[in-house]
Amino acid sequence: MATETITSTHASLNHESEDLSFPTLPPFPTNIPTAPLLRLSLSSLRSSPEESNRLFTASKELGFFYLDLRKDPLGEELISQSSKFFELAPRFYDLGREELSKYDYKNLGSYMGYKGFGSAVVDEKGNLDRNEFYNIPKDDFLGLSERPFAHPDILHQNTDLIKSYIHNSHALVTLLLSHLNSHLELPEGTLQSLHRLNAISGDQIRMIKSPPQPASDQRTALGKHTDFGSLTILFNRLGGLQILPPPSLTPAGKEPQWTYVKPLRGHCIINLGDAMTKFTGGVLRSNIHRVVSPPGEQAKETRYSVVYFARPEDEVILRRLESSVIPKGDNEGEAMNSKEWIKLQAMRLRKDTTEKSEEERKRLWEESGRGN
Ligand SMILES: O=C(O)CCC(=O)C(=O)O
Ligand SMILES: [Fe+2]
Repeated sequence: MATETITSTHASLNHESEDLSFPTLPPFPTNIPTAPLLRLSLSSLRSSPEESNRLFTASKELGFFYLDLRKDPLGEELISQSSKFFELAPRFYDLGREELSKYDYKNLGSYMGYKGFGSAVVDEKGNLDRNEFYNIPKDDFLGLSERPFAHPDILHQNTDLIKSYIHNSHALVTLLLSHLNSHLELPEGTLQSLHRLNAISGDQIRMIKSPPQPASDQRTALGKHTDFGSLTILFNRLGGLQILPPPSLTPAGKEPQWTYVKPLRGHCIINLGDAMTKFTGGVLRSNIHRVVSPPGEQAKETRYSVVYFARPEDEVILRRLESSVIPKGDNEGEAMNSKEWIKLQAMRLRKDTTEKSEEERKRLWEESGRGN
């Protein structure tokens, strides 16, 4: 609805009365606009057709929603296991950038493993990112990879947590896909059959670290992008994530504005990736987002995120599926398989930026296709 406003303040956020802040962290400011993601509940989703309808609406309109995981056995496990990753992350990054750079597999053409701090261009000025992250491949930890990558010992010491987190995240993804499958009127099990746990895919857990930035020099930590895969399960505790709402959710006559997504305790943020847009000829939305410095007092803290990216199986061709809800179209000419697509997109953002001049970095930004 063009006349509806996208932003709301904390006080009006879904008429929130519970305290969903994180007790050990400075609070998210109350006086800045936040994106009104629909707040769904996992336990309601299991039994309520209305909740399932809201899931479909959120997936079409914004491509982002909150999922309350509390009071659901799978949800509670995800909450407690994601907390364990928040405990693991600082210890993991204590290994140091030099040690972790041994696990950067960019030169082998892979986006798995470590991405160094300041190694990607985040804007048209050629500025570099302010985060480091580590991609933990599902297939290596489930024993599916023919040639697994080497990973730091600390990850192997946490194999049980990693495996269980993959299983649980994948179970949540499968549940969400089954709801979308029904609303899309696809033959039973279609989307789920493109995302089987034991099939080779680019699924990964990502732990991201962004240290505090100097007050006088705060820049984008993670450049604007859409996720490439199918569904993303995101846990963050400090603000910093922003979305650029679509024109359809922006007040008439106004330009869309980058808007913070406020983290909520007991909830994850789910967003849809490009594969879902491709499967549905644009019925489902993969929305652009980025990470900037956390707002207010939160800017003084180190920000971590724990993310599960679900991707279609490697061999799946990314083209629109057939159903009465999906418009017919002719995008098949450019269709490629999921493995090729994910690699192309991920590596686009991972070009080597060391020793590059400002001009070269600006060109890398243009080539990444994110300038418009
Ligand atoms: O850290 C966040 O809140 C978002 C991270 C993200 O968008 C990504 O890793 O793709
Ligand atoms: Fe993302």
